[in-house]
Amino acid sequence: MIYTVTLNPSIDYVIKVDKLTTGNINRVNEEHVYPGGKGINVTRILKSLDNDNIALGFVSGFTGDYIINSLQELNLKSDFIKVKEGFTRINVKVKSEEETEINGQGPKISEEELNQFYKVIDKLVDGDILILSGSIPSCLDERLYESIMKKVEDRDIKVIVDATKNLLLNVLKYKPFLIKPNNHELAEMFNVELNSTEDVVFYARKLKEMGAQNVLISMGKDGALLVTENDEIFASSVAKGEVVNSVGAGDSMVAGFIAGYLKSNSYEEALRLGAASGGATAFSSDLATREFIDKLVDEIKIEKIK
Ligand SMILES: Nc1ncnc2c1ncn2[C@@H]1O[C@H](COP(=O)(O)OP(=O)(O)OP(=O)(O)O)[C@@H](O)[C@H]1O
Ligand SMILES: O=P(O)(O)OC[C@@]1(O)O[C@H](CO)[C@@H](O)[C@@H]1O
Repeated sequence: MIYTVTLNPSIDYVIKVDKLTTGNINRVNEEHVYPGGKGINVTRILKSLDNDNIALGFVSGFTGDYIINSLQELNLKSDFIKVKEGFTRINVKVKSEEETEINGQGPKISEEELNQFYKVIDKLVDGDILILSGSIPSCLDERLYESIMKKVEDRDIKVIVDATKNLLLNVLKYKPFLIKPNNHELAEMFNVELNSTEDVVFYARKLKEMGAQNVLISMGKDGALLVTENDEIFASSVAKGEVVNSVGAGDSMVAGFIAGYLKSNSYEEALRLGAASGGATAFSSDLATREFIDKLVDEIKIEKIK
């Protein structure tokens, strides 16, 4: 079974404002509400691509109820721990001349609730896939993903991590199957500027040396680069289209990559489906549909650099 983990889900409130200004009332001319959080987005795209999976994590309060109900309505399987204190965050995504995001902190998680979550992780078995995505509530320790990986290290479980900074760096010693920072996150982790493909490859390889098996660097409209466990390097082109809402493009890429890999056992095909899924989401108001992803797949060119 595939499990996605969203320790800090969100309601994504996506609004369109002609011109965003601070210190004023801004009137919205379009608004949407979606169940969000990186792992939940991965769950939704995996399901669209026919990959059965279960979404895990924490929810709380009336916003948490919205998440659970939305997943049920979408026929998605989930096993969230309901926590007592605080509420599942509401993340505001403003589409104006630029995209501006305001992401909340998330609820308080008690020791007991964390242990309840670990009990769910204890049930995973050999052959399962575990996808750890996004930030964690601010009350939790940034070694949390590391602790989860340590828990499953004796089982034959492929772990994918889509996180940033220490949350990601701390897990590398447990050799995650795949990590997917974007180019900005990669630059931030090494405190460098990335000025060329060579720079991106150099630092992606560093993450591999530090333990990741495969490193996928997404670069928005500039495509993606994959350094594989065999040290092959693939560059992906992007599909053409008009960006509507790029929130979740990276999560769609992770889901497409895993679905493509499971289907073909080929990194090239995984990257192709990942890029098509990311693009299809960027060109949609909500996450991509299966039909749209299928339409874009043939547009994606994969070049082997090494
Ligand atoms: N404007 C675009 N045009 C075509 N493809 C795109 C575009 N934006 C994103 N994609 C595709 O989706 C992939 C992931 O996008 P991106 O790098 O923006 O992820 P991200 O920064 O993790 O996004 P998010 O955090 O919003 O989920 C890209 O590598 C690319 O293949
Ligand atoms: O604050 P985090 O956990 O890093 O990111 C959360 C988030 O921005 O990521 C998703 C898009 O990737 C959104 O659905 C959600 O609001």
